[in-house]
This record gives sequence, structure tokens and C-alpha cells, in this order.
Amino acid sequence: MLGYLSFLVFFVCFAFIVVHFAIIRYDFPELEKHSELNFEKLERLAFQVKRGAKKLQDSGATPCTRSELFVKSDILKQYYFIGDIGRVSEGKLNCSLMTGRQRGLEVPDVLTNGTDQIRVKTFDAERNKVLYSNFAFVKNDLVFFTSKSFIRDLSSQNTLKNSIGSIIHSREGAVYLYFGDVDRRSFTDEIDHQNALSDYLPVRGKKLAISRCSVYVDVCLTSIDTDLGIFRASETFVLSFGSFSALFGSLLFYFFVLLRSGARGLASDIKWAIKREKIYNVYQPLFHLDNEALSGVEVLARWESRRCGQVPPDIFIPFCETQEYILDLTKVVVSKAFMELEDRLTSDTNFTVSINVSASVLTDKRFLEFLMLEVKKYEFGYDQVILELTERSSTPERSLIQSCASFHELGVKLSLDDFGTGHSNLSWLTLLNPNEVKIDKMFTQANGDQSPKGFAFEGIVSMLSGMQSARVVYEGIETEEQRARLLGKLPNALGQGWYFAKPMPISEYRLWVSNREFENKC
Ligand SMILES: Nc1nc2c(ncn2[C@@H]2O[C@@H]3COP(=O)(O)O[C@H]4[C@@H](O)[C@H](n5cnc6c(=O)[nH]c(N)nc65)O[C@@H]4COP(=O)(O)O[C@H]3[C@H]2O)c(=O)[nH]1
Repeated sequence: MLGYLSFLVFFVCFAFIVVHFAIIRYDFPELEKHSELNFEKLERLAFQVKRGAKKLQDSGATPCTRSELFVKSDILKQYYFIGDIGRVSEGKLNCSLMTGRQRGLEVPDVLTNGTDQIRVKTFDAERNKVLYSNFAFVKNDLVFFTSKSFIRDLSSQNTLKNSIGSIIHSREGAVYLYFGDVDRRSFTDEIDHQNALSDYLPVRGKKLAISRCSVYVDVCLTSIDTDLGIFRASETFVLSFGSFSALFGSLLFYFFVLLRSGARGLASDIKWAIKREKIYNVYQPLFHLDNEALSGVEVLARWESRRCGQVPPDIFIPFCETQEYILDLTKVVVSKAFMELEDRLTSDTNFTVSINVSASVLTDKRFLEFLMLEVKKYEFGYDQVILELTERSSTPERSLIQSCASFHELGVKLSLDDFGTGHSNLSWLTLLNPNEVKIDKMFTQANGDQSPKGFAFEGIVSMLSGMQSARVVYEGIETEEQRARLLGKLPNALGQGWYFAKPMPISEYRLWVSNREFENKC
């Protein structure tokens, strides 16, 4: 129960993180857009300040005189980002176009590092009134206040997403303006901030920052997104995403539980079937192609699951291989096959039984010991047993070579199944010294086709014709035409397929044999 609970928590957290990162995908481009738009404006403002300062200087007007006021109002008309121009000395504002001549207003927020300076607020202590809440550039004793439209424009970008804010500063780090959640004390950290992966984690207070500095004027802009991903919006928004994550996570958890119980169900079903020997065999005959005499049978496992009905071997065999039930399953198949075929195997020493073995079984010593004990129970030879090596995953070649040698020593024959596909390829042909090669039905059925498979079939046949030690079995012969085309291609070749007979349960197989014997006699 606790295990399932921790899985549920895991899936909900996982879903939360996925949703968070999905939202972040849109955060960065938005921040970049914000930064780009504001940076462009900022550069224009900086140029306007530069030009305005030059114009005032060139005019030669004495500070705070009437003639200087005229020049200033000209500048204001021309440069719409500038809202007011004043003169300061010793941290006091002496005069400006908007406030007129002053007797030294306190300017408490002036910072003096850098060529340009900051002023966030200009406060009239006498009248207890804030005169300027926008920022200013200070050039020597000149101070340029930004126009409301500049601030408004800058702020309007800010409404795109309320967690995005910008700091305007000089390269040295003097702040001209800050807003949003950004705190002036921590601003230097923000400017130096390099976004790291940990900044993207779904934890409040993580920040994304983009900094740009002008190459023409000493002004920089750092845009910061203070609430990332899932935290970018209102409480309701976070709550709805939280609920969505919980739902999404619960769904994932549900599928996980379903999958687990499905896999467990299949595993326990097959384990039960193997233990109670509910796996049964079907037998498919193999024939000499030239005279159609019966050569032996291939044993194929069948399983009827209690819950799912008939399960194809292509599903339960790989499953048994991964769950390590394959040795037990093969033992059941072998025991049953020997028992059911005993009469024929003992009365006809040429009759063979072909058993499919996975590479993991072939290389398992316990299987060799088991096979020896099983054969000893009956009176037929090891050479009547053919092990068909089937493989779906790679197995170390060294252990395969050693195991094949051990079986060969006993006299057991080895066959390479599904030759031409997957792992059953040339390297096994050269290394394992097989007694038989079964050409996969995919190639057999392409015989005579002007297709890559048809050409591959020709290649395989011509290669195997040079190998006297291994006989060939054509798998998957379904029609008379296919059989006829294979005749005479290789001496002593065998054929297997629905044209001759389909795989049959033992009772059906016995009936088929007796019918055939009866027909042959007549
Ligand atoms: N279309 C067509 N198919 C034909 C024809 N003649 C035979 N077949 C099918 O081809 C497969 C031949 O077996 P395989 O290549 O060893 O391929 C086998 C084998 O690799 C594996 N298998 C079956 N039983 C066992 C077993 O006891 N142990 C192991 N390790 N694998 C097994 O499952 C595979 C599939 O077995 P099945 O479904 O029984 O499918 C069988 C058989 O029913 C034909 O003319 N046309």
C-alpha cells in the first residue's frame, strides 16, 4: 500500500514538473520579446539625452536662466522621451523646466558611481510631495527626467506578464530604474545572473534574466522573470495547474497500476501453467522433399491462458525468456514430447524430434543434465533429438560455442532456426557447426521472386549448397507451386509447412499418421 502511495506521489510530482516545464517553454521567448522592445526604446532615450545635453552645452546659456529654459523647452519638444531637464549641484535640484527655479530640492536617491547617475524619486520634503517617480540621467550638473510616455510604454510591456520586470542600469552597476518584484539591493546579483538548470525547477523565487548593454551609450537593461512556469500567474491559475497535475499524475498512476497488474497477471498465469504442466505441445511434420517421406516432427509449445485464452508463442515465449521461466517451460515441452512420441522414436531410429530452445536454455548446464536424464528414460538415441536454436537477444558467442560442443559430444543434433533473420546468421553458421539449417519462411516463400528477398534466398541456397555437413530445411511451404520450385535445388533437403501439414495436437497427429500409413499401404 505504501509502495503504491509513493508511486502516486511520484506521478503527481512528475506531472507537476512536466506542466511546469511546458509553461517555461513559453516564458523565455516572452521575456526575450519584452527585453528587446524595451532595450530599443532605452537606446533611443539614451541618444536623446546625449543630444539634448550637447544642445544645451552648445547654446552657451547660463544655468537656470530664462534663456536656458527656452532651449530646454525646445529640447523637450524635439525629444519626446525626455520629460524634464534640470540642474543639480551637491545633490540638490536647483531648477528645472517643470518645477521652475528652486532653492535646492533634496534629491535623496542620487548615486554617484558611474558617469551617469540614478534618481528614482525626487522628494520635496517641505511640501511632503514626490516630484519625480521616473528615473533620470545625470550628465555633469544636468539631469534629464524621462517623459511619462516613456515610462508608460515601458510599463505597458510589463503588463504582458506581471512577473516580468526590467532594471535599467549603467555598465558599472548604477541603477536608473527598477520595478516589478525586483529589489534594488539584489539587483547586482540579477545582472550577473547566468541562468542555470536549477533556476528552472518548480520552486518559488527562481528567476530567468536577460541582460543587454548598448555598445553606443553607457546604458544597459536587465529583464527578469521572477515567477517561472507554474508560478507565473495568479493563485487560481496555480491552483488549477496543481489540480491538473494531480489529475494527470493520477491518470499516469492508473495506467501504471493497470500495466503492472497485467504483467503480474500474465506472469502468475504462465508460472501456474508451467508448474501444472498446462503447456501442451503441437507437432508439425518435416518431410524429405524428393520423396515426401516423413523425417520427423517439430515440437511447438501452446498455452491456453485461464484469462486470455490461446496466447500465441510469439508472445509468451519472449515473455518467458525475459521472466526467466523459459528453462522450466522447455523442460515441460521436452518431457511431454518424449512421452507422446516414445512409440515412434523407439520404433524408427531415423525419426527425429526437433525442439525449440532459446540460447539461454542451450547455454544452461541444468538443461544438458535434464536432457540426459530424460533420454535415459527411453530407448532412443541422442541423435534423434534436434535442438533448434531460436534467438531473440544476443548471447555471448563463447558460451554458445562451448554448449553446442557439449551437445554434439553427446550426439544431439543442432539446428539453426529462422536462418537469415535476426541473430541466426552467418556468424552462427561458421561458429556453431550446426547439423541443420532451417531457412526462414520469409525467404522460402520469396523463392523465384524478382525481389531483394528472392535474391537473398538464391544467395542463401547457393551458399548452403557448399556446406555438406549441414542439411537444409525449407520452412513455410504453403503451396504445391512453392514445393515444386524448391525441388532439386539442394540434395537431401527437407520441407515443412502447411502444404504438407499444420502443427497438430498429439491426438490429431496420431490420427494423421495412421491415415497416411493407411493411404500409403493402399
Ligand atoms: N505462415 C506459415 N507459418 C507456418 C507454416 N508452417 C509452420 N508455420 C509456423 O512457423 C513457426 C515455426 O516455428 P519456429 O520458426 O520454430 O518459430 C517458433 C519458435 O521460435 C517459437 N516457439 C514455439 N514453441 C517453442 C518452444 O517450445 N520453445 C521455444 N524456445 N520457442 C518456441 O515460437 C515461434 C512461433 O511458433 P508458431 O506460432 O507455432 O509458428 C510455427 C509454425 O506454426 C507455413 O506454412 N506458413
